Amino acid sequence: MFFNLGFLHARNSKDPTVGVFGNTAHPFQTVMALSIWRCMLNRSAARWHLHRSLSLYNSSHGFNEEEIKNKLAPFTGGSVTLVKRENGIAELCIDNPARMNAFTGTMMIELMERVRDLENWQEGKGLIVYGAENTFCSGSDLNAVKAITNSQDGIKMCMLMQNTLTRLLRLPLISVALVQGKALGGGAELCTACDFRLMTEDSEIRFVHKHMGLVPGWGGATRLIHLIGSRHALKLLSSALRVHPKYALNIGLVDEILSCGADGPLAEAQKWIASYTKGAADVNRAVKKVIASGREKLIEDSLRTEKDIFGTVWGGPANMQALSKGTKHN
Ligand SMILES: CCC(=O)SCCNC(=O)CCNC(=O)[C@H](O)C(C)(C)COP(=O)(O)OP(=O)(O)OC[C@H]1O[C@@H](n2cnc3c(N)ncnc32)[C@H](O)[C@@H]1OP(=O)(O)O
Repeated sequence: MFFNLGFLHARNSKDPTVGVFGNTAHPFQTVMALSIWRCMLNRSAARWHLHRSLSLYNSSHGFNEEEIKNKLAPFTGGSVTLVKRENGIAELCIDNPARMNAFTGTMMIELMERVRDLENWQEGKGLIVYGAENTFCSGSDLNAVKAITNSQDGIKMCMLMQNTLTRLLRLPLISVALVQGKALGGGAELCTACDFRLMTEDSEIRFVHKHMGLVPGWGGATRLIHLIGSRHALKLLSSALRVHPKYALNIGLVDEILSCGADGPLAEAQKWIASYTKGAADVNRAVKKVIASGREKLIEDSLRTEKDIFGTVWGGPANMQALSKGTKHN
């Protein structure tokens, strides 16, 4: 019988019509098999859809990842390091202090690899992105920029960075950019690829692209409009304004100004993120997933994805524990 699937067969049976309930297929058994099969199909379709939607550009858009990686690889220096803590919070460090943490070619490739690593970190709940030696990031390495000035290569680099930063923002982790010192050009774009931004008192975010004869290309303009609206975004891009913490807070670009505690800004950021990442990893990840899908998709698509994600936590361990404890929220 077609619906009497292999996974329901009695272990020793060689007859495909023999199910776990007896020797021949019963209508109830068929309905059960069908419903389990449908459920499995729906779940794997949802997983496939979620995975496929991670990257923006692939070969169907004329994007060849290996080709642009080969172009970027000769521009070396600096690194992007990742530390995954036992509390489920990871720290991603943009580390090239000799060039104010500018992104060399190899750092762009490393960032992509670190983001892929984080996509597979099942215990993860949160992420802090920061720059080495008390400054955030001065954008792309101008040495690399000068060497790849033709627009085709520029567009390929832009596709790679958009893929990476889109995947960063879509991670099932609550992410926060800790902006100390300067976030300039691509550095300003990077900080918009996190869910939240924290600034220290002496820091600034500045979209300097116009002064470079450019516009953002790493997805920063699109994300900025979503964050602060097109009116404020236009002001920031057209004037290359230095955005200081108070102004950033006023226009909703940042979430908090960190007062520098004795333990330093990274420890402050850890404390800040801890209040949003309490509890089981799977529930935290589901919370982030519903928000990530909701902020990008049309409402009907988003509602369907929300339903799929809901299905992953409903009746799960954290849900059952809360029900059995009779949890109250007063
Ligand atoms: C996606 C599009 C983009 O991101 S385009 C790139 C946008 N970024 C820029 O144009 C930043 C240019 N740099 C600056 O404005 C200044 O260097 C800033 C970051 C304000 C720091 O100034 P200041 O504190 O006076 O230090 P400094 O100029 O002496 O810099 C220290 C060393 O770092 C270097 N540096 C800095 N930024 C970059 C960069 N983006 N690419 C390559 N190198 C960079 C400086 O050249 C300087 O190096 P050196 O000590 O002179 O060898």
